[in-house]
Amino acid sequence: MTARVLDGKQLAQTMRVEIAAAVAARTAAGKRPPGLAVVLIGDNKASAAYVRNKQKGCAEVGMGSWLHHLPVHTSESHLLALLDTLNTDPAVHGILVQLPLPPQIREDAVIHAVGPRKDVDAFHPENVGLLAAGFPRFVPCTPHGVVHLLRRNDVPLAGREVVVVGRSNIVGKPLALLMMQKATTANPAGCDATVTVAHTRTPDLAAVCRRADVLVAAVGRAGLITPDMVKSGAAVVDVGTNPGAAGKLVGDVDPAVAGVAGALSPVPGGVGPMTITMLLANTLRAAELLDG
Ligand SMILES: Nc1nc2c(c(=O)[nH]1)N[C@@H](CN(C=O)c1ccc(C(=O)N[C@@H](CCC(=O)O)C(=O)O)cc1)CN2
Repeated sequence: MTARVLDGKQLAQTMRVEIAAAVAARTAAGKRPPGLAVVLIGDNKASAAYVRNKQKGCAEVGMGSWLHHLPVHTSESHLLALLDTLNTDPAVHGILVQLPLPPQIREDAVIHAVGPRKDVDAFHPENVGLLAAGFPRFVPCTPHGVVHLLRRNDVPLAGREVVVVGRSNIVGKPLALLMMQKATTANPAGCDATVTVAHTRTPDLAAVCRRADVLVAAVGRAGLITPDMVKSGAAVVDVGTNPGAAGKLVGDVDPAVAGVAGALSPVPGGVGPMTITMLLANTLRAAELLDG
C-alpha cells in the first residue's frame, strides 16, 4: 500500500481563498479589515520564518498585520506593556506572541496578558475553558488544522478510534478535546471520535497506536512512529517539527509508514501550512466578534 497524501499546502491555499472572500465582503460593507499584531522576541530563525509566513498570509487574504520585533533581552514588563496597548487598539483584532520566548519572560504571564477576545492562538485560560466546555470562542490553530485536513479529505472520524500521541497544551490536549467532542452548531470542529491520549510514558506505545483508525503524532521526536506501530489503512497525521540534517524539517513519523497507512499527512506540507491558515480564520472571527 502507498498512502494517499493529505496535502496541507493545497488545502491551506483553498481555505485562504475562502477567507479572502469573507474579508473582501466585510471591507465592501464598510467594515475595518481584520488586523493581526504579531510579536516576535529575539532572533530565532525558525520563529522569524513562521512570523514572515503569518504576515504574508495576512497580506494574501487582505488583512492588516503589524510586526513588533523586540530584542532578545526585552524585559517581561516591557512586553506586557506592549500587550496592554495592543489589547486596547481598535485596529488590532488578533494578537499573537510567537513562541518560544527567551528565558527571562514567563510564557504563562504572556498567555494571561493577551486579551482573551484577541487571543487568536486560543492559549488564554478563558479560551481553553470555553473549548473544554464545548463552546470555543477560538479553536486553537494546529488542532483545527488537523481536523480540517482530515474532514476535507473525507477521512471518517465519528465513532472511530483516534490515538493522539502527545499531550502538549498547543496540540495534544486541545486536539484530544476536539476529537472526543460532539459536533454541534457551537462547536462544528467536534469529531465524535473515541479518543486515547498516549505519550512517552505510555507502556507499549506501539500496541496503543495500532488500535488507531486515525493516528496523530505530536511529540517532537523524529521518526518515533514506525510502520509496525500503524494499523494497515489507518490515516496518520504528522505534527512533529524536528530539526533534521542539512537544516531540513523532519516529522515524528518515519516516512516508511507510507507503506502501511491508507493516508498520510507529511512534514513538510501537511499540518504546518494549515496552522497559519487557521490563524487567519481566527483573526477573521475575532474581527467578526469585536466589530460585528
Ligand atoms: N504563538 C505561537 N507560537 C508557535 C506556534 C503557534 O501556533 N503559535 N506553533 C509553532 C510554530 N508555528 C507557528 O507559529 C508553525 C510551525 C510550522 C509551520 C509550517 O508551515 N511548517 C512547514 C515547514 C516550514 C519549514 O520548512 O521550515 C510545513 O510543515 O510544511 C507553520 C507554523 C511554535 N510556535
